[in-house]
Amino acid sequence: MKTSIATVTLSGSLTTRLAAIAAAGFDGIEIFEQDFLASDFAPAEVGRMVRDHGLEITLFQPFRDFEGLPEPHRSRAFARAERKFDLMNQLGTDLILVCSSTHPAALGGIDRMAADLHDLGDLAARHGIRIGFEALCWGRFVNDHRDAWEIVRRADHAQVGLILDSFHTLARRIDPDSIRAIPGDRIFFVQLADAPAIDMDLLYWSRHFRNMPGEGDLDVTGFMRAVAATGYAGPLSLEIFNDQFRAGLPRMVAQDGHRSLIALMDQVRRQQPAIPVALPDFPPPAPVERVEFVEFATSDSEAPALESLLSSVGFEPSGRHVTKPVTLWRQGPVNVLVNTDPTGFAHSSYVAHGTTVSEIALIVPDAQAGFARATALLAQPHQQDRAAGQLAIPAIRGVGGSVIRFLDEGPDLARIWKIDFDSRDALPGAGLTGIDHIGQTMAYDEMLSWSLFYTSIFDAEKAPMVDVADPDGLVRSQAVRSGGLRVTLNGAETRHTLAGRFIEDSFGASVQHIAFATSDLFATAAALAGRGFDTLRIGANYYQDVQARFGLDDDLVDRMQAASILYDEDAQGRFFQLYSQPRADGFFIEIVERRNGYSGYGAPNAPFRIAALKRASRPAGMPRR
Ligand SMILES: O=C(O)c1ccc(O)c(O)c1
Ligand SMILES: [Mg+2]
Repeated sequence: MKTSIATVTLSGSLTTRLAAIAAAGFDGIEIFEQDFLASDFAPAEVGRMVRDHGLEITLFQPFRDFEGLPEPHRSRAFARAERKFDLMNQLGTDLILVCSSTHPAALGGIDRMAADLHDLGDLAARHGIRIGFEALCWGRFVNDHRDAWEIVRRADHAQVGLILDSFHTLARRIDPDSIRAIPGDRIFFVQLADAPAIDMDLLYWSRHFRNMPGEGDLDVTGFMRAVAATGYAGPLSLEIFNDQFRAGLPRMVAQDGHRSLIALMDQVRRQQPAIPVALPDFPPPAPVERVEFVEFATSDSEAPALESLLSSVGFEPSGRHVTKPVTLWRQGPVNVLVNTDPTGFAHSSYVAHGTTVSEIALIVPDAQAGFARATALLAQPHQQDRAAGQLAIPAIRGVGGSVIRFLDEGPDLARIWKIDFDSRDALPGAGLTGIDHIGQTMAYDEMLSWSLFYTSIFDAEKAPMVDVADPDGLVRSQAVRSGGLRVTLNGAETRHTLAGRFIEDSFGASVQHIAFATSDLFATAAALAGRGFDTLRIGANYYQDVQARFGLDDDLVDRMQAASILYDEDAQGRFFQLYSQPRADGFFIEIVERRNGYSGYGAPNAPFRIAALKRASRPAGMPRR
């Protein structure tokens, strides 16, 4: 698989972009003409810089408003093209993208346009250049790849071929299977982009909202299945116009891009095994079975506050790590580790973030396979020193530098609690039955990246993104679920929101809340009351509204209000949730009960819950300690 990315996708100087693209593992770049014009390098120098990075220039683009013009515009367009062919010779690239015309003087006419491309092919041949014709979905007369292909076919010139761009095809809801009728050797180049499903002007949507395959809602996989079926074997190139990426960290955006292409082509080969895909073999995505433990990194001085929170939720100290200062807290099947090691990874997490969730351990069907897939998808492996006889648990780095461990029910890894820990069986505590979801708070700019991380590594689905109103700004929330793992990614755009303040206080993205599951929240709430659990109080206004909205009976509403339990329902079932007061650093605990397959996260309650959390937390501007 030959991969490429357009310079427009990234931010920074040309040199910065090239370094980021090379570091991410791409084979080539599309040079967007504006990016070249804005640089101070001579064309030959740019060509040399690209090749010095081990890259090639796969495409020069765009050449606009060419086909179907009357004179004198037509001659001007040919003269302009010849100047660009000279430039391309100096850059060292032989393919130019001609995008369909939006020129006000353009006449259209399929044979006129085909004849223009044929003549351009003659001119290009003299310069050793090939022409690729692309239908912009807002083109005046050509806005559909099927029409662009018909023009290329009629141009009937060896130097003239078709360029496909998934955005233009999918944005117009053109059936991608129509690509299967095009000969693969007549497709000169393929550009890929996804986009969120938003109903808006096509040009504006394309220029600002494209994102990496898998990050949006378009069927880029269906598009690529069709392209692969034609036998096309040229570059797969990301052409992503996105305001966030253009202001983002080029290395991170480039790495996400490469990850998205690997994930995309892996999906294509699994869905269409008869058609070969040039990608090294690695294991298929698997669903997570459950979260086996979460580990907090803290210090001797901060551990007591954390442990009293755990104890108030029903956990009991149930064992110790055999060599490290790590305490195991248990209740029912739920395990939480508290690590006060003054050295090593946990300590660096603590130093970086304060008391924080430093590790999440997942049970997957096959830990080694999960790890192999994650690293094939460019996850960073995490290695740690361990004493002789202790288990080597494969691990990768996740959100905010935290660690995700892969465990399975195999003979070795299942014995973690016997070999690495001196542990006792759990007591029932307050009746918690598992970890329902983990809320990770991050800057809004990081959300697409981490949702791609989870959805590409695991067999996972994302829910539609929801906007949550914080009293001081907007927070977006994206839930991702893989089997028994649910994470909610909360992205803050301003530092005034509860999420934004948490990012500031914890120095970057990390877990802001853990939601435990119970099968009877009312019984759990009663058990917690006896343990000094500091419930987040919800006001009477909320209960009047919830009763009116759902027509709940008085007794249920009274019991909910007495325990500060929030309520939601969907087409399947009912949902009850309860929150703790926030810690000084903004971390909090949630406990939920899902009845009959309710699948959401109580999003309609989020504004009230956030307002209550904010009232309960320190005023803005006050120091943390
Ligand atoms: O937004 C544009 O004008 C534009 C230009 C070139 C492309 O390849 C494209 O897909 C869009
Ligand atoms: Mg394009």
